[in-house]
Amino acid sequence: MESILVAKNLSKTYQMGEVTVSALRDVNFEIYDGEFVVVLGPSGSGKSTMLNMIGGMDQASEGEIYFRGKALHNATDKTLTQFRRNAIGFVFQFYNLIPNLTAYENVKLSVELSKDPLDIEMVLNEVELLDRSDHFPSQLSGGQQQRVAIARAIAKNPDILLCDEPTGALDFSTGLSVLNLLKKFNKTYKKTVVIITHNAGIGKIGDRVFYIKDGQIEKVVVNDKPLAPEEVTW
Ligand SMILES: Nc1ncnc2c1ncn2[C@@H]1O[C@H](COP(=O)(O)OP(=O)(O)OP(=O)(O)O)[C@@H](O)[C@H]1O
Repeated sequence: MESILVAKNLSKTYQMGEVTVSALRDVNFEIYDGEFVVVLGPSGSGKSTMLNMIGGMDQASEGEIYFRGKALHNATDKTLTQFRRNAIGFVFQFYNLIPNLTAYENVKLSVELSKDPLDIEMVLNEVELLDRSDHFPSQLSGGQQQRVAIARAIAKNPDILLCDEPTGALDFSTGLSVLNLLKKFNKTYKKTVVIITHNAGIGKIGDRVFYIKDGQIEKVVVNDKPLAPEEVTW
């Protein structure tokens, strides 16, 4: 399988006055094109820091990171902006929709600068919200807002969908439908999905699970038979 992202000896430290916090310590990993990766770890283990490095939102203190062979660790701001715009779709725990834009407009705004976006109505239909296109976020349930947020990320037609606790604010069955959508995107478009979570049950749906602890990858587990979201509980 072809690598889409490679990290070598990646470290991230934050200087807080006299104290140095090591959020990531000498981490090595590879993510393959089209796979579904779950990054599992407790609070404070470094998951978000890792996601920020993968998504080009923050730069490492040390080490190297490559997207399709192109270095991100020493890239200019302009290159990183292009990378985020075209290669990455983000899904956050609390949706981050723009409140005074409708569902349709939220998606439209995100694709405006994309190179090769998908049809907005088609994507809203895929997340089963076409009939809610003209509704504002405050008129939608949490699960529906998250589906708009997923539509917004998918419509950019990114290479990698990065999801930070995408089910964290949702009840179980709503969370399930969100995970099903992410799986569908992964399978239908053969796109890479990376989910970070502290929820061990979700690990079972991934092709691989990265267990992260104290800023390091403790182990990587390959699921020979990843489960469907309906088959797991959390
Ligand atoms: N901007 C920052 N400044 C200082 N320390 C930070 C910053 N961001 C993260 N850290 C520290 O880095 C470590 C890893 O944090 P990170 O947010 O990556 O963990 P996490 O696994 O995503 O946690 P959570 O599940 O609670 O979101 C923590 O000790 C955290 O306090």
